[in-house]
Amino acid sequence: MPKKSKRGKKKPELNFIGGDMYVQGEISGLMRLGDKFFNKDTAFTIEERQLLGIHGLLPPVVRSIEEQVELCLMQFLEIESDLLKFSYMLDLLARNERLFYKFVATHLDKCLPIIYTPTVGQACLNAPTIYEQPVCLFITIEDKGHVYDVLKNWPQQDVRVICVTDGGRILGLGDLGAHGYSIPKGKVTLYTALGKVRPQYCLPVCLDVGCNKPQIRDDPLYMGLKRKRPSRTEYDEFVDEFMEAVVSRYGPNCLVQFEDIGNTDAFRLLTRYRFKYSMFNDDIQGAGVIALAGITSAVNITNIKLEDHRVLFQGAGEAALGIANLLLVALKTEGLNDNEARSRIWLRDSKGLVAYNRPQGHLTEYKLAFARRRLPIEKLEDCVREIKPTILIGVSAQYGAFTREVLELMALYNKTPVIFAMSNPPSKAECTAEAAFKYTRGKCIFASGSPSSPIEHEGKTYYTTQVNSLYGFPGVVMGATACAIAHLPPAVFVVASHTISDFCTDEDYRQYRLLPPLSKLCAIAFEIACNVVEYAYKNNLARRKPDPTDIRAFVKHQMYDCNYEPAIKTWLEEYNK
Ligand SMILES: O=C([O-])CC(=O)C(=O)O
Ligand SMILES: [Mg+2]
Repeated sequence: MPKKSKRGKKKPELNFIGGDMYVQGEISGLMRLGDKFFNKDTAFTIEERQLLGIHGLLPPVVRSIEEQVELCLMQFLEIESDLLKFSYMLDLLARNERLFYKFVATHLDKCLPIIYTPTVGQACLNAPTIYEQPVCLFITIEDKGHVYDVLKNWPQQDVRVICVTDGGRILGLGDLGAHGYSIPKGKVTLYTALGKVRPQYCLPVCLDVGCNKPQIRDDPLYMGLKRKRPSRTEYDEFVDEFMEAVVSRYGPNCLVQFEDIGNTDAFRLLTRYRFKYSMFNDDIQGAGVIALAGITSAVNITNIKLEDHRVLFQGAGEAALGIANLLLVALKTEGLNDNEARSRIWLRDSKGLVAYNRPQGHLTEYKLAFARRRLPIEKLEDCVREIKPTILIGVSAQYGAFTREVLELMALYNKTPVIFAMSNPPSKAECTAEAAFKYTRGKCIFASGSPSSPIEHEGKTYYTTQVNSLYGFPGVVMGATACAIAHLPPAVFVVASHTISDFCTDEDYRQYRLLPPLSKLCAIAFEIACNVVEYAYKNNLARRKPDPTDIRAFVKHQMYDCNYEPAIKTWLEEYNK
Protein backbone atom coordinates (compact mmCIF):
# COMPACT_ATOMS: atom_id res chain seq x y z
CA MET A 1 0.00 0.00 0.00
CA PRO A 2 1.50 3.37 -0.91
CA LYS A 3 2.27 5.36 2.20
CA LYS A 4 0.49 8.65 2.81
CA SER A 5 2.50 11.79 3.51
CA LYS A 6 1.72 13.94 6.50
CA ARG A 7 -0.53 16.06 4.35
CA GLY A 8 -2.38 12.96 3.23
CA LYS A 9 -0.96 12.99 -0.33
CA LYS A 10 -0.15 9.66 -1.92
CA LYS A 11 3.56 8.97 -1.66
CA PRO A 12 5.49 7.94 -4.74
CA GLU A 13 6.04 4.23 -4.91
CA LEU A 14 9.32 2.57 -3.97
CA ASN A 15 9.97 -0.87 -5.34
CA PHE A 16 11.98 -3.52 -3.58
CA ILE A 17 13.49 -6.37 -5.50
CA GLY A 18 15.49 -8.90 -3.55
CA GLY A 19 16.11 -6.37 -0.83
CA ASP A 20 17.17 -3.69 -3.30
CA MET A 21 15.12 -0.66 -3.92
CA TYR A 22 14.93 1.31 -7.11
CA VAL A 23 13.01 4.27 -8.36
CA GLN A 24 9.95 3.57 -10.43
CA GLY A 25 9.71 5.61 -13.57
CA GLU A 26 10.06 5.40 -17.29
CA ILE A 27 13.78 6.07 -17.25
CA SER A 28 15.80 3.47 -15.44
CA GLY A 29 19.07 4.24 -13.71
CA LEU A 30 20.94 2.36 -16.40
CA MET A 31 19.27 4.44 -19.07
CA ARG A 32 20.34 7.57 -17.22
CA LEU A 33 23.93 6.43 -17.32
CA GLY A 34 23.65 5.82 -21.04
CA ASP A 35 21.76 9.00 -21.91
CA LYS A 36 23.68 12.24 -22.47
CA PHE A 37 20.78 14.33 -21.10
CA PHE A 38 20.65 12.56 -17.74
CA ASN A 39 24.11 11.19 -17.28
CA LYS A 40 26.28 12.68 -14.55
CA ASP A 41 28.99 10.00 -14.49
CA THR A 42 30.79 10.09 -11.14
CA ALA A 43 28.74 13.09 -10.02
CA PHE A 44 25.81 10.79 -9.16
CA THR A 45 25.75 10.80 -5.36
CA ILE A 46 25.82 7.49 -3.48
CA GLU A 47 22.20 8.06 -2.50
CA GLU A 48 21.23 8.64 -6.13
CA ARG A 49 23.18 5.60 -7.28
CA GLN A 50 21.39 3.42 -4.74
CA LEU A 51 17.97 4.73 -5.53
CA LEU A 52 18.55 4.54 -9.27
CA GLY A 53 19.88 0.99 -9.08
CA ILE A 54 23.25 1.90 -10.52
CA HIS A 55 25.27 1.56 -7.34
CA GLY A 56 28.41 -0.38 -8.18
CA LEU A 57 28.30 0.57 -11.85
CA LEU A 58 30.48 3.57 -11.16
CA PRO A 59 33.71 3.78 -9.18
CA PRO A 60 33.08 4.73 -5.53
CA VAL A 61 34.39 8.27 -5.88
CA VAL A 62 31.82 11.06 -6.06
CA ARG A 63 33.01 14.17 -7.85
CA SER A 64 31.60 17.63 -8.26
CA ILE A 65 31.10 18.90 -11.81
CA GLU A 66 34.04 21.28 -11.24
CA GLU A 67 36.29 18.33 -10.41
CA GLN A 68 35.03 16.50 -13.48
CA VAL A 69 35.84 19.55 -15.60
CA GLU A 70 39.41 19.59 -14.32
CA LEU A 71 39.75 15.90 -15.14
CA CYS A 72 38.43 16.56 -18.63
CA LEU A 73 41.04 19.27 -19.00
CA MET A 74 43.82 16.86 -18.01
CA GLN A 75 42.60 14.31 -20.53
CA PHE A 76 42.13 16.97 -23.21
CA LEU A 77 45.62 18.36 -22.76
CA GLU A 78 47.13 14.88 -22.96
CA ILE A 79 45.82 14.56 -26.54
CA GLU A 80 48.31 15.95 -29.00
CA SER A 81 46.41 16.20 -32.26
CA ASP A 82 43.63 18.75 -32.67
CA LEU A 83 41.57 16.28 -34.66
CA LEU A 84 41.74 13.73 -31.84
CA LYS A 85 40.81 16.50 -29.41
CA PHE A 86 37.79 17.14 -31.66
CA SER A 87 36.84 13.45 -31.41
CA TYR A 88 37.32 13.57 -27.64
CA MET A 89 34.89 16.48 -27.46
CA LEU A 90 32.35 14.65 -29.64
CA ASP A 91 32.57 11.63 -27.35
CA LEU A 92 32.12 13.78 -24.27
CA LEU A 93 29.09 15.46 -25.80
CA ALA A 94 27.57 12.11 -26.71
CA ARG A 95 28.16 10.78 -23.18
CA ASN A 96 27.44 13.67 -20.83
CA GLU A 97 25.96 16.83 -22.31
CA ARG A 98 26.08 19.04 -19.23
CA LEU A 99 29.67 18.17 -18.51
CA PHE A 100 30.55 18.99 -22.12
CA TYR A 101 28.99 22.46 -21.86
CA LYS A 102 30.45 23.07 -18.42
CA PHE A 103 33.89 22.14 -19.73
CA VAL A 104 33.50 24.41 -22.75
CA ALA A 105 32.22 27.28 -20.60
CA THR A 106 35.11 26.90 -18.16
CA HIS A 107 37.84 26.55 -20.79
CA LEU A 108 36.46 28.55 -23.71
CA ASP A 109 39.88 29.59 -24.97
CA LYS A 110 41.03 25.99 -25.28
CA CYS A 111 37.77 24.45 -26.51
CA LEU A 112 36.59 26.97 -29.10
CA PRO A 113 39.41 26.38 -31.61
CA ILE A 114 38.64 22.66 -31.38
CA ILE A 115 34.86 22.46 -31.52
CA TYR A 116 34.71 25.38 -33.95
CA THR A 117 37.04 27.11 -36.40
CA PRO A 118 39.69 26.07 -37.34
CA THR A 119 39.60 22.40 -36.25
CA VAL A 120 36.03 21.92 -37.43
CA GLY A 121 37.37 22.56 -40.94
CA GLN A 122 39.91 19.79 -40.47
CA ALA A 123 37.09 17.57 -39.23
CA CYS A 124 35.19 18.18 -42.48
CA LEU A 125 38.27 17.32 -44.53
CA ASN A 126 38.69 14.12 -42.52
CA ALA A 127 35.01 13.33 -42.07
CA PRO A 128 35.13 9.52 -42.56
CA THR A 129 37.82 9.10 -39.94
CA ILE A 130 35.89 10.91 -37.23
CA TYR A 131 32.29 10.04 -37.98
CA GLU A 132 30.92 7.94 -35.20
CA GLN A 133 27.27 8.59 -34.63
CA PRO A 134 24.49 10.82 -35.82
CA VAL A 135 25.27 14.32 -34.69
CA CYS A 136 23.30 15.86 -37.49
CA LEU A 137 20.19 15.11 -39.53
CA PHE A 138 21.00 14.19 -43.13
CA ILE A 139 18.30 14.93 -45.68
CA THR A 140 19.20 14.04 -49.25
CA ILE A 141 17.79 15.17 -52.55
CA GLU A 142 16.57 11.58 -52.94
CA ASP A 143 14.22 12.33 -50.03
CA LYS A 144 12.53 14.98 -52.18
CA GLY A 145 8.80 14.57 -51.68
CA HIS A 146 9.37 13.08 -48.20
CA VAL A 147 11.42 15.70 -46.40
CA TYR A 148 8.81 16.05 -43.67
CA ASP A 149 9.03 12.34 -42.91
CA VAL A 150 12.78 12.54 -42.49
CA LEU A 151 12.43 15.55 -40.19
CA LYS A 152 10.02 13.52 -38.11
CA ASN A 153 12.78 11.04 -37.37
CA TRP A 154 14.68 13.60 -35.33
CA PRO A 155 13.83 12.60 -31.76
CA GLN A 156 13.23 16.08 -30.31
CA GLN A 157 9.74 17.47 -30.88
CA ASP A 158 10.29 21.07 -29.86
CA VAL A 159 13.00 22.31 -32.20
CA ARG A 160 13.34 26.10 -32.20
CA VAL A 161 16.42 26.65 -34.31
CA ILE A 162 18.04 24.80 -37.18
CA CYS A 163 21.48 25.36 -38.67
CA VAL A 164 21.57 24.01 -42.19
CA THR A 165 24.32 23.55 -44.76
CA ASP A 166 24.39 21.96 -48.17
CA GLY A 167 28.17 21.64 -47.95
CA GLY A 168 28.49 23.85 -51.03
CA ARG A 169 31.18 26.15 -49.64
CA ILE A 170 32.64 24.88 -46.40
CA LEU A 171 34.62 27.74 -44.84
CA GLY A 172 37.16 28.61 -47.55
CA LEU A 173 37.56 24.95 -48.48
CA GLY A 174 34.95 24.86 -51.22
CA ASP A 175 32.42 22.14 -52.00
CA LEU A 176 32.74 19.24 -49.53
CA GLY A 177 29.22 17.89 -50.03
CA ALA A 178 27.93 15.82 -47.12
CA HIS A 179 31.32 16.01 -45.42
CA GLY A 180 30.39 19.53 -44.39
CA TYR A 181 28.01 18.23 -41.72
CA SER A 182 30.33 19.17 -38.85
CA ILE A 183 29.83 22.86 -39.64
CA PRO A 184 26.16 23.09 -38.56
CA LYS A 185 26.99 20.81 -35.64
CA GLY A 186 29.74 23.21 -34.53
CA LYS A 187 27.45 26.21 -34.91
CA VAL A 188 24.60 24.73 -32.84
CA THR A 189 27.10 23.77 -30.16
CA LEU A 190 27.92 27.48 -29.92
CA TYR A 191 24.22 28.38 -29.70
CA THR A 192 24.28 26.55 -26.39
CA ALA A 193 27.84 27.16 -25.21
CA LEU A 194 27.69 30.93 -25.81
CA GLY A 195 24.05 31.85 -26.42
CA LYS A 196 22.73 29.42 -23.76
CA VAL A 197 19.99 28.16 -26.04
CA ARG A 198 18.82 24.83 -24.64
CA PRO A 199 20.49 22.05 -26.64
CA GLN A 200 17.28 20.11 -27.19
CA TYR A 201 15.89 23.09 -29.14
CA CYS A 202 18.75 23.00 -31.67
CA LEU A 203 18.94 20.88 -34.79
CA PRO A 204 21.91 20.67 -37.18
CA VAL A 205 20.95 19.66 -40.70
CA CYS A 206 23.00 18.63 -43.71
CA LEU A 207 21.11 18.84 -46.98
CA ASP A 208 22.95 16.41 -49.22
CA VAL A 209 22.32 17.44 -52.80
CA GLY A 210 25.55 15.95 -54.13
CA CYS A 211 29.03 17.31 -54.59
CA ASN A 212 30.65 18.86 -57.62
CA LYS A 213 34.24 18.03 -56.68
CA PRO A 214 35.16 14.63 -58.16
CA GLN A 215 38.11 14.16 -55.78
CA ILE A 216 35.68 14.32 -52.83
CA ARG A 217 32.75 12.50 -54.42
CA ASP A 218 34.77 9.65 -55.90
CA ASP A 219 36.71 8.93 -52.74
CA PRO A 220 35.63 5.40 -51.71
CA LEU A 221 35.22 6.70 -48.15
CA TYR A 222 32.87 9.53 -49.19
CA MET A 223 29.75 9.40 -47.03
CA GLY A 224 27.31 11.39 -49.13
CA LEU A 225 25.37 10.83 -52.34
CA LYS A 226 27.76 10.10 -55.17
CA ARG A 227 26.23 12.50 -57.63
CA LYS A 228 26.67 16.02 -58.92
CA ARG A 229 24.64 18.90 -57.59
CA PRO A 230 21.22 19.28 -59.25
CA SER A 231 19.95 21.99 -61.55
CA ARG A 232 18.93 25.26 -59.95
CA THR A 233 15.24 24.45 -60.35
CA GLU A 234 15.55 21.06 -58.71
CA TYR A 235 17.70 22.51 -55.93
CA ASP A 236 15.25 25.32 -55.23
CA GLU A 237 12.29 22.94 -55.17
CA PHE A 238 14.13 20.78 -52.66
CA VAL A 239 15.12 23.66 -50.36
CA ASP A 240 11.59 25.10 -50.62
CA GLU A 241 10.24 21.73 -49.54
CA PHE A 242 12.68 21.69 -46.64
CA MET A 243 11.56 25.13 -45.43
CA GLU A 244 7.89 24.16 -45.74
CA ALA A 245 8.54 20.91 -43.86
CA VAL A 246 10.29 22.86 -41.08
CA VAL A 247 7.22 25.06 -40.68
CA SER A 248 4.86 22.07 -40.75
CA ARG A 249 6.89 20.15 -38.22
CA TYR A 250 8.10 22.87 -35.84
CA GLY A 251 5.90 25.85 -36.64
CA PRO A 252 6.66 29.22 -38.26
CA ASN A 253 8.68 30.36 -35.25
CA CYS A 254 11.48 27.91 -35.91
CA LEU A 255 14.55 29.95 -36.88
CA VAL A 256 16.78 28.67 -39.69
CA GLN A 257 20.43 29.70 -39.98
CA PHE A 258 21.93 29.02 -43.41
CA GLU A 259 25.60 28.20 -43.29
CA ASP A 260 28.32 27.56 -45.83
CA ILE A 261 25.99 27.35 -48.79
CA GLY A 262 27.56 27.95 -52.21
CA ASN A 263 27.78 31.60 -53.23
CA THR A 264 24.98 32.12 -55.73
CA ASP A 265 22.61 29.74 -53.93
CA ALA A 266 23.23 31.57 -50.65
CA PHE A 267 22.25 34.98 -52.06
CA ARG A 268 19.28 33.62 -53.95
CA LEU A 269 17.89 31.78 -50.92
CA LEU A 270 18.39 34.77 -48.66
CA THR A 271 16.53 37.05 -51.06
CA ARG A 272 13.78 34.49 -51.41
CA TYR A 273 13.27 33.69 -47.74
CA ARG A 274 14.39 36.64 -45.65
CA PHE A 275 10.95 38.18 -45.15
CA LYS A 276 9.00 34.97 -45.57
CA TYR A 277 10.63 32.92 -42.82
CA SER A 278 12.49 33.46 -39.61
CA MET A 279 15.94 32.91 -41.11
CA PHE A 280 19.34 34.44 -41.76
CA ASN A 281 22.59 33.61 -43.49
CA ASP A 282 25.57 33.70 -41.18
CA ASP A 283 28.19 33.97 -43.92
CA ILE A 284 26.51 37.07 -45.32
CA GLN A 285 24.76 38.76 -42.41
CA GLY A 286 26.82 37.28 -39.55
CA ALA A 287 30.04 38.32 -41.28
CA GLY A 288 28.56 41.80 -41.62
CA VAL A 289 27.83 42.01 -37.89
CA ILE A 290 31.32 41.21 -36.79
CA ALA A 291 33.23 43.10 -39.45
CA LEU A 292 31.17 46.23 -38.79
CA ALA A 293 31.97 45.91 -35.08
CA GLY A 294 35.66 45.60 -36.00
CA ILE A 295 35.47 48.60 -38.32
CA THR A 296 33.75 50.65 -35.60
CA SER A 297 36.71 49.92 -33.33
CA ALA A 298 39.15 50.75 -36.11
CA VAL A 299 37.42 54.15 -36.40
CA ASN A 300 37.95 54.71 -32.69
CA ILE A 301 41.57 53.58 -32.72
CA THR A 302 42.67 55.43 -35.87
CA ASN A 303 40.66 58.54 -35.04
CA ILE A 304 39.53 58.63 -38.66
CA LYS A 305 35.78 59.09 -39.06
CA LEU A 306 33.92 56.24 -40.74
CA GLU A 307 33.04 58.40 -43.73
CA ASP A 308 36.73 59.19 -44.27
CA HIS A 309 37.77 55.56 -44.52
CA ARG A 310 38.29 53.77 -47.84
CA VAL A 311 37.48 50.08 -47.61
CA LEU A 312 38.82 47.64 -50.18
CA PHE A 313 37.61 44.05 -50.20
CA GLN A 314 39.77 41.28 -51.60
CA GLY A 315 36.95 38.89 -52.54
CA ALA A 316 33.39 39.72 -53.60
CA GLY A 317 31.48 36.72 -52.27
CA GLU A 318 29.09 36.21 -49.38
CA ALA A 319 31.16 37.79 -46.62
CA ALA A 320 32.28 40.75 -48.76
CA LEU A 321 28.76 41.66 -49.80
CA GLY A 322 27.33 41.00 -46.35
CA ILE A 323 29.89 43.34 -44.82
CA ALA A 324 29.64 45.93 -47.59
CA ASN A 325 25.87 46.11 -47.27
CA LEU A 326 25.94 46.53 -43.50
CA LEU A 327 28.67 49.12 -43.87
CA LEU A 328 26.37 51.02 -46.22
CA VAL A 329 23.71 51.09 -43.52
CA ALA A 330 26.27 52.43 -41.04
CA LEU A 331 27.55 55.09 -43.49
CA LYS A 332 24.03 56.25 -44.24
CA THR A 333 23.31 56.49 -40.52
CA GLU A 334 26.25 58.95 -40.42
CA GLY A 335 24.38 61.11 -42.92
CA LEU A 336 25.84 60.02 -46.28
CA ASN A 337 23.53 59.46 -49.22
CA ASP A 338 23.54 56.18 -51.13
CA ASN A 339 26.07 57.28 -53.75
CA GLU A 340 28.39 58.82 -51.21
CA ALA A 341 28.21 55.71 -49.05
CA ARG A 342 28.97 53.38 -51.99
CA SER A 343 31.90 55.54 -53.02
CA ARG A 344 33.72 54.48 -49.81
CA ILE A 345 33.62 50.80 -50.81
CA TRP A 346 35.59 48.89 -53.48
CA LEU A 347 35.40 45.19 -54.27
CA ARG A 348 38.03 43.09 -56.01
CA ASP A 349 37.18 39.57 -57.15
CA SER A 350 39.31 36.96 -58.90
CA LYS A 351 39.15 38.97 -62.13
CA GLY A 352 40.19 42.31 -60.69
CA LEU A 353 38.43 45.42 -59.44
CA VAL A 354 34.67 45.13 -59.75
CA ALA A 355 33.99 47.71 -62.45
CA TYR A 356 31.26 48.03 -65.09
CA ASN A 357 33.36 48.05 -68.16
CA ARG A 358 35.92 45.41 -67.44
CA PRO A 359 36.41 42.93 -70.27
CA GLN A 360 36.32 39.68 -68.31
CA GLY A 361 33.53 38.12 -66.45
CA HIS A 362 29.89 38.69 -65.88
CA LEU A 363 28.94 40.59 -62.72
CA THR A 364 26.10 39.30 -60.57
CA GLU A 365 23.45 41.82 -59.54
CA TYR A 366 24.91 41.79 -56.01
CA LYS A 367 28.37 42.80 -57.24
CA LEU A 368 26.93 45.25 -59.76
CA ALA A 369 25.55 47.27 -56.88
CA PHE A 370 29.17 48.10 -55.93
CA ALA A 371 30.68 48.26 -59.42
CA ARG A 372 32.84 51.28 -60.33
CA ARG A 373 32.65 53.38 -63.43
CA ARG A 374 36.34 53.36 -64.19
CA LEU A 375 39.04 51.54 -66.09
CA PRO A 376 39.55 48.01 -64.88
CA ILE A 377 42.48 47.21 -62.57
CA GLU A 378 43.53 43.63 -62.28
CA LYS A 379 46.22 43.14 -59.66
CA LEU A 380 45.52 43.71 -55.98
CA GLU A 381 48.78 45.65 -55.63
CA ASP A 382 47.60 48.07 -58.32
CA CYS A 383 44.19 48.42 -56.69
CA VAL A 384 45.91 49.36 -53.43
CA ARG A 385 48.14 51.86 -55.24
CA GLU A 386 45.15 53.44 -56.93
CA ILE A 387 42.59 53.42 -54.11
CA LYS A 388 44.94 53.83 -51.14
CA PRO A 389 42.54 52.02 -48.82
CA THR A 390 42.64 52.66 -45.10
CA ILE A 391 41.02 49.28 -44.44
CA LEU A 392 41.79 46.11 -46.40
CA ILE A 393 39.43 43.19 -45.89
CA GLY A 394 40.36 39.70 -47.09
CA VAL A 395 37.38 37.42 -47.69
CA SER A 396 38.61 35.57 -50.77
CA ALA A 397 39.89 32.26 -49.35
CA GLN A 398 43.14 32.89 -51.25
CA TYR A 399 46.10 32.10 -49.11
CA GLY A 400 48.78 34.75 -49.25
CA ALA A 401 46.75 37.22 -51.37
CA PHE A 402 48.05 39.99 -49.09
CA THR A 403 51.58 39.85 -50.41
CA ARG A 404 54.55 41.61 -48.95
CA GLU A 405 54.05 44.36 -51.51
CA VAL A 406 50.36 44.81 -50.62
CA LEU A 407 51.20 45.07 -46.93
CA GLU A 408 54.10 47.44 -47.50
CA LEU A 409 51.88 49.68 -49.61
CA MET A 410 49.24 49.71 -46.88
CA ALA A 411 51.93 50.86 -44.44
CA LEU A 412 53.17 53.47 -46.92
CA TYR A 413 49.76 55.12 -47.30
CA ASN A 414 48.50 54.83 -43.73
CA LYS A 415 49.75 55.73 -40.28
CA THR A 416 47.76 52.78 -38.94
CA PRO A 417 46.66 50.42 -41.72
CA VAL A 418 43.78 48.12 -40.86
CA ILE A 419 44.17 44.57 -42.16
CA PHE A 420 41.46 41.93 -41.88
CA ALA A 421 42.50 38.48 -43.19
CA MET A 422 39.12 36.92 -42.53
CA SER A 423 39.15 33.74 -44.61
CA ASN A 424 39.03 30.42 -42.77
CA PRO A 425 40.73 28.13 -41.98
CA PRO A 426 44.28 29.56 -41.64
CA SER A 427 45.36 27.65 -44.76
CA LYS A 428 43.05 30.00 -46.72
CA ALA A 429 43.83 33.26 -44.92
CA GLU A 430 45.03 36.20 -47.02
CA CYS A 431 48.06 36.63 -44.76
CA THR A 432 49.37 35.56 -41.39
CA ALA A 433 49.65 37.84 -38.38
CA GLU A 434 53.45 37.52 -38.64
CA ALA A 435 53.46 38.78 -42.21
CA ALA A 436 51.09 41.64 -41.40
CA PHE A 437 53.21 43.01 -38.55
CA LYS A 438 56.50 42.32 -40.31
CA TYR A 439 55.68 44.05 -43.59
CA THR A 440 53.85 46.98 -42.04
CA ARG A 441 56.74 47.31 -39.59
CA GLY A 442 54.44 46.80 -36.62
CA LYS A 443 52.11 49.65 -37.67
CA CYS A 444 48.95 47.73 -38.49
CA ILE A 445 45.84 46.68 -36.68
CA PHE A 446 45.42 43.02 -37.57
CA ALA A 447 42.40 40.74 -37.42
CA SER A 448 41.90 37.19 -38.70
CA GLY A 449 38.91 34.87 -39.05
CA SER A 450 40.59 32.05 -37.15
CA PRO A 451 42.30 32.63 -33.81
CA SER A 452 45.92 33.79 -33.94
CA SER A 453 48.27 34.36 -31.03
CA PRO A 454 49.95 37.67 -30.21
CA ILE A 455 53.09 38.26 -32.25
CA GLU A 456 56.54 39.23 -31.02
CA HIS A 457 58.17 41.55 -33.54
CA GLU A 458 61.45 43.35 -32.89
CA GLY A 459 61.05 42.99 -29.14
CA LYS A 460 57.45 44.22 -29.00
CA THR A 461 54.22 42.28 -28.49
CA TYR A 462 51.43 42.88 -31.00
CA TYR A 463 47.91 41.70 -30.31
CA THR A 464 45.53 40.26 -32.87
CA THR A 465 41.75 39.99 -33.03
CA GLN A 466 39.59 37.08 -34.18
CA VAL A 467 36.98 38.72 -36.39
CA ASN A 468 34.59 35.82 -36.62
CA SER A 469 30.80 35.58 -36.65
CA LEU A 470 30.92 33.65 -33.37
CA TYR A 471 30.66 37.02 -31.58
CA GLY A 472 27.25 37.58 -33.10
CA PHE A 473 25.17 34.60 -34.13
CA PRO A 474 24.79 32.87 -30.71
CA GLY A 475 23.17 36.00 -29.23
CA VAL A 476 21.07 36.66 -32.31
CA VAL A 477 19.79 33.07 -32.18
CA MET A 478 19.06 33.28 -28.45
CA GLY A 479 17.17 36.57 -28.86
CA ALA A 480 15.31 35.54 -31.99
CA THR A 481 14.16 32.21 -30.56
CA ALA A 482 13.34 33.66 -27.13
CA CYS A 483 10.79 36.07 -28.59
CA ALA A 484 9.92 33.98 -31.68
CA ILE A 485 10.85 36.67 -34.17
CA ALA A 486 8.87 36.60 -37.44
CA HIS A 487 11.82 37.62 -39.60
CA LEU A 488 15.17 39.35 -39.17
CA PRO A 489 15.49 42.77 -40.87
CA PRO A 490 18.95 44.37 -41.35
CA ALA A 491 18.43 46.50 -38.24
CA VAL A 492 18.70 43.35 -36.09
CA PHE A 493 22.25 42.86 -37.34
CA VAL A 494 23.13 46.49 -36.74
CA VAL A 495 21.83 46.10 -33.17
CA ALA A 496 24.02 43.01 -32.72
CA SER A 497 27.06 44.77 -34.15
CA HIS A 498 26.68 47.81 -31.89
CA THR A 499 26.22 45.60 -28.87
CA ILE A 500 29.58 43.96 -29.59
CA SER A 501 31.34 47.30 -30.10
CA ASP A 502 29.93 48.58 -26.83
CA PHE A 503 31.88 45.86 -25.02
CA CYS A 504 35.25 47.20 -26.20
CA THR A 505 37.29 49.06 -23.60
CA ASP A 506 39.98 51.71 -23.88
CA GLU A 507 42.44 49.02 -22.85
CA ASP A 508 41.36 46.86 -25.84
CA TYR A 509 41.95 49.86 -28.10
CA ARG A 510 45.33 50.66 -26.55
CA GLN A 511 46.35 47.11 -27.46
CA TYR A 512 44.94 47.52 -30.98
CA ARG A 513 42.33 44.88 -30.29
CA LEU A 514 39.23 45.47 -32.36
CA LEU A 515 36.95 43.26 -30.33
CA PRO A 516 36.54 42.30 -26.69
CA PRO A 517 38.34 39.16 -25.52
CA LEU A 518 36.74 35.76 -26.10
CA SER A 519 36.19 35.44 -22.34
CA LYS A 520 33.32 37.95 -22.76
CA LEU A 521 31.53 35.96 -25.45
CA CYS A 522 28.75 34.69 -23.17
CA ALA A 523 28.11 38.14 -21.72
CA ILE A 524 28.04 39.59 -25.24
CA ALA A 525 25.62 36.92 -26.44
CA PHE A 526 23.31 37.71 -23.54
CA GLU A 527 23.31 41.45 -24.27
CA ILE A 528 22.74 40.83 -27.98
CA ALA A 529 19.84 38.52 -27.13
CA CYS A 530 18.25 41.16 -24.86
CA ASN A 531 18.71 43.90 -27.47
CA VAL A 532 17.29 41.73 -30.25
CA VAL A 533 14.28 40.88 -28.07
CA GLU A 534 13.77 44.54 -27.26
CA TYR A 535 13.99 45.47 -30.94
CA ALA A 536 11.58 42.71 -31.92
CA TYR A 537 8.89 43.73 -29.41
CA LYS A 538 9.26 47.44 -30.25
CA ASN A 539 8.87 46.70 -33.95
CA ASN A 540 6.04 44.26 -33.67
CA LEU A 541 8.13 41.35 -34.91
CA ALA A 542 7.93 39.15 -31.82
CA ARG A 543 5.35 36.41 -31.94
CA ARG A 544 5.69 35.26 -28.33
CA LYS A 545 2.97 36.96 -26.34
CA PRO A 546 2.39 38.67 -23.98
CA ASP A 547 5.23 41.21 -24.21
CA PRO A 548 7.66 40.67 -21.34
CA THR A 549 7.77 43.38 -18.69
CA ASP A 550 11.39 42.64 -17.82
CA ILE A 551 13.37 41.64 -20.92
CA ARG A 552 16.53 40.58 -19.08
CA ALA A 553 14.56 38.30 -16.78
CA PHE A 554 12.62 36.99 -19.80
CA VAL A 555 15.84 35.99 -21.58
CA LYS A 556 17.51 34.68 -18.41
CA HIS A 557 14.55 32.47 -17.73
CA GLN A 558 15.06 30.73 -21.07
CA MET A 559 18.78 30.14 -20.68
CA TYR A 560 20.35 26.73 -20.45
CA ASP A 561 22.06 25.89 -17.18
CA CYS A 562 24.86 23.38 -17.58
CA ASN A 563 25.00 22.54 -13.90
CA TYR A 564 23.54 19.17 -12.98
CA GLU A 565 20.07 18.92 -11.65
CA PRO A 566 19.60 16.60 -8.70
CA ALA A 567 18.50 13.31 -10.24
CA ILE A 568 16.14 12.48 -7.43
CA LYS A 569 16.01 15.50 -5.17
CA THR A 570 12.50 16.54 -6.06
CA TRP A 571 11.38 12.99 -5.72
CA LEU A 572 13.03 12.51 -2.33
CA GLU A 573 11.72 15.82 -1.06
CA GLU A 574 8.27 14.78 -2.17
CA TYR A 575 8.67 11.41 -0.46
CA ASN A 576 9.79 12.88 2.83
CA LYS A 577 7.03 15.48 3.04
O1 LIG B 1 32.74 29.28 -39.36
C1 LIG B 1 33.47 30.28 -39.24
O2 LIG B 1 34.49 30.29 -38.56
C2 LIG B 1 33.07 31.56 -39.89
C3 LIG B 1 32.25 31.24 -41.06
O3 LIG B 1 31.05 31.16 -40.98
C4 LIG B 1 32.93 30.86 -42.30
O4 LIG B 1 34.15 31.08 -42.45
O5 LIG B 1 32.24 30.31 -43.16
MG1 LIG C 1 30.27 29.84 -42.48
